[in-house]
Amino acid sequence: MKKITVKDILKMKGKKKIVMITAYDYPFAKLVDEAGVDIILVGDSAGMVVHGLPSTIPVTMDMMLTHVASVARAKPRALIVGDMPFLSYEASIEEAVRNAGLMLKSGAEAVKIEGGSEMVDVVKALVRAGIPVMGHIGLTPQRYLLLGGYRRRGVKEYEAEKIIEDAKELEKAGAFSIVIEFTAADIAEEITREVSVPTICIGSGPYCDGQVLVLHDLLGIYEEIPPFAKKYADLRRIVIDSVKKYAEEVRNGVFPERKHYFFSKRRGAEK
Ligand SMILES: Nc1nc(=O)c2c([nH]1)NC[C@@H]1CN(c3ccc(C(=O)N[C@@H](CCC(=O)O)C(=O)O)cc3)CN21
Ligand SMILES: CC(C)C(=O)C(=O)O
Ligand SMILES: [Mg+2]
Repeated sequence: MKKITVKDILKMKGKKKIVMITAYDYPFAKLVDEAGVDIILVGDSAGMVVHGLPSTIPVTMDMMLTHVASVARAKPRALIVGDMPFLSYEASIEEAVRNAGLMLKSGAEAVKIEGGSEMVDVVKALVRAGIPVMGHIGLTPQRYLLLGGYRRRGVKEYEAEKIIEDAKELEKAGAFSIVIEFTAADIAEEITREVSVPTICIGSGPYCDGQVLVLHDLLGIYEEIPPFAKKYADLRRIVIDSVKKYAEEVRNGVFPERKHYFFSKRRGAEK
């Protein structure tokens, strides 16, 4: 099937729901692509769900580039979006362009940056450099210290106004889509109605052009999942049970079985 491009995602608005999911490595990129998702987000959530870090703040460009390259080797049909980690795009426009460029060189086909109106200059510079940009507003986890935690957004009027303004500014700056995280559903709906680019929501209700979830939450690998995540499987159980079975079979001599080993010529190299 034909590779999904930024243009294809733009065309899906109002026609077909966009399915985005995170993946951080080659095998899972293969699997989620085979399942038919539209966008693979190589999220900085990797820091938490793969590296065991307490937040996304310590995630580095080097970590992200390794994950992006690993996902890209799966050659997915889905669009690959690289999540720009904290401090890779805020200090200066020059740094933002250089770091976003490195994402593309590692195999990303677009980048995502957190922030609204304050990021307009950065978005414009990236687009000018030929780098497609996905915005990310509402709850922006890289600013949880400033926001006072992973709290719901857009309940109070001034906050709702700011988030709507952020979306409009990002659209104007050239973002090709916007993630809206943990924001009141009616505000996400209004944004979806008022901007021409697709909105992709997480914890912000059903009235968006698409949805995104963290793969390890959905599969039941990560323990502390956000209230808005849905667990579609219990992979923790499957992994624990499988490894327990293996350990048991090693300990009681059931594994390895005859088909798992061979002999030398002394024994006539019997199969
Ligand atoms: N595994 C994982 N999944 C995610 O969706 C995710 C991450 N990690 N890391 C980055 C951010 C952080 N996210 C989170 C994490 C926790 C809550 C949370 O538990 N919030 C409060 C609710 C507070 C309120 O209602 O205002 C809670 O106590 O449930 C929300 C979003 C979403 N993102
Ligand atoms: C939850 C999504 C939007 C994200 O930014 C991530 O996985 O890092
Ligand atoms: Mg992220």
